[in-house]
Amino acid sequence: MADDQQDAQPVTQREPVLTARDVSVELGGLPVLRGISLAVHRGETVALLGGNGSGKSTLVRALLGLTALRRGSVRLFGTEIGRFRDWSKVGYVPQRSTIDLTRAKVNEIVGSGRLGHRLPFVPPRAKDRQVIGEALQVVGLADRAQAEMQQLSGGQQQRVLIARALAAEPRLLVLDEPTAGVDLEHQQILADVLTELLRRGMAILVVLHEIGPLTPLVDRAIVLRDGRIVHDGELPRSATELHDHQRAGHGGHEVGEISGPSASSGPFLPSYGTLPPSSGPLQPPSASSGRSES
Ligand SMILES: Nc1ncnc2c1ncn2[C@@H]1O[C@H](COP(=O)(O)OP(=O)(O)OP(=O)(O)O)[C@@H](O)[C@H]1O
Repeated sequence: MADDQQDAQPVTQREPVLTARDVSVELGGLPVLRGISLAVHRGETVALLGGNGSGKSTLVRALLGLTALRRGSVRLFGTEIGRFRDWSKVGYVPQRSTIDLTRAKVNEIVGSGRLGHRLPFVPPRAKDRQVIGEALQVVGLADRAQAEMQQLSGGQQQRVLIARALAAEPRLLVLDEPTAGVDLEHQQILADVLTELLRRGMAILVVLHEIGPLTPLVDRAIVLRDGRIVHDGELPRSATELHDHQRAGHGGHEVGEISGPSASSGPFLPSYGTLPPSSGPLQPPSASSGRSES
């Protein structure tokens, strides 16, 4: 993945890349999101947690302009979402079950992540091909570029979608359950890739069921219940604590307030100030290329 201008800047400017104020959504005439306010900042990872049906995927879709708002507003990179055009800054990895790309080839899918950088009807330039190749290497699928999606395992398909998002070189990456169906080894690889991208200043919003290897990346957790934020603060330390948040509805700060990056991330969450200096392009994980899982 090639550096761009933003990569040269230290991750000190914590400007919001995504803000939502009082967002409500109805689906099928029923309220699904109720008065959601949140912010995600540059260089920050926010985990979105909550039980089945609490509204996580709907919130992600609303934040990306894929679902109409009943009330409230969303801003991306300071621009109200209705006027936002710079979609190459945004990468989105949907829940795997929501897409059907069975006949598409791996390199075509990853290549579609470059569309925001390319001119229409012009073949991919060397830079595009390089970025696509690097993205596939990073997720350990360089040797499967010509395969059709239906020839891959569920976890491999998920990694193709992650590669597509990486190829777009976004500044905000939104992932909806990226670890579902991905084995522990490849969850760890994903964690390593995301760590490098965070160090370069990317912001990440990630829906998770289980935190697992992504735990050290998470600065802040937002917990949903019945379409409301019931916690916005430190990552719950256990399933029990998460359950308590969901039951009691207490927050890391007053719920509904626009949140900032947490000053302290708790004992097991390292500060980004401690990450090593840049080592250039993302390195593919050496031991794991091309392995299949799930
Ligand atoms: N198109 C739709 N029409 C009506 N209701 C919907 C629609 N899509 C989702 N819902 C409802 O909205 C609620 C929130 O769904 P959503 O998929 O956002 O939850 P989630 O937290 O992502 O769940 P999961 O963890 O199971 O993926 C659920 O009650 C769901 O049934």
